[in-house]
Amino acid sequence: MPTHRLAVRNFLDGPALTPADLTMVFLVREDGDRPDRPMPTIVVGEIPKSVHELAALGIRSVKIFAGSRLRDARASQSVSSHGLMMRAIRQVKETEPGIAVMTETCLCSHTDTGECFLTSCGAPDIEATAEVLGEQAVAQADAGADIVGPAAMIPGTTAAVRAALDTAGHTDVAIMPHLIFNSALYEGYRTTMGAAPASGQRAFQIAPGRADQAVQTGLGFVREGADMLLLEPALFSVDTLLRLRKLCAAALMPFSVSGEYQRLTSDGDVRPLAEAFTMLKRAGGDRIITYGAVEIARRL
Ligand SMILES: NCc1[nH]cc(CCC(=O)O)c1CC(=O)O
Ligand SMILES: [Zn+2]
Repeated sequence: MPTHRLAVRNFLDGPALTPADLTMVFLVREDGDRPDRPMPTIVVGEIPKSVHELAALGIRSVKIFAGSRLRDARASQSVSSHGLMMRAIRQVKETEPGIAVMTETCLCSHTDTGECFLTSCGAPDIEATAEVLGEQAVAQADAGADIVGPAAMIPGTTAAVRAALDTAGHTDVAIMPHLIFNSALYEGYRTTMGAAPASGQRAFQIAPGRADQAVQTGLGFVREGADMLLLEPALFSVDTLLRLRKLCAAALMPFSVSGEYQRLTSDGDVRPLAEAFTMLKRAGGDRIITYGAVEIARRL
């Protein structure tokens, strides 16, 4: 069948990437904190302008990461209604209530260790961690979050977050846990957010060679009550995406992480990133979460 004529190629091309496929990432920093970091950051006061722009471009969601200046062993700031995350959520929602606000629900930007969990006697305290994550999710939902994102990779934490949200009356807030492979691509993020683990590793993340464990962990999150799954790094988890697509009905959201953004845009050209996301859409990714959402949407 001759399909190389330009009109036929254009006719058959697609489905193309659209701004609605993309979720913009905000790494929020406090006013007065230094802006010179590996990854772009934003202060709360800049959120309205940015949200107006992305909404005008057709982007319909943002994923927010925000830490605390004050770090302690209890991650106490992570549950404060005055915390940076809560202020950022409220600012997005006040600007554009129709934008879906996703959060990261984790402790690594709030603990003095940079670990995603609380520690007791030198070991992860799973029970205490699950409780704080539940409280954090409720605080985020109280501030207006639509989709919370448990990211510690600890079994049971998605169920704990669901239970805490329901008890607080937030039965309509969705949960999108992070399904995370161990990766060297998180350095830019960790340096930017001050969230490098003191232990030097994230023991609950999946080793890259463990294909079945990745799929089973994702299915376990769904059984715990996940409505959607975030997969990271996006380009290094496509096999897992394809397998989960056949095994569960949850929406699957590749997260293109800091190292992917840095490397694929190092020459200032966002087209390679857009190509990668076209592939992720082709592969069945429901939406794509990316630091490049606004830059790509401007070009589409
Ligand atoms: N707390 C988990 C988490 N939340 C965001 C990232 C990385 C995101 C990125 O690199 O853009 C990670 C991974 C990690 O720190 O191990
Ligand atoms: Zn974490």
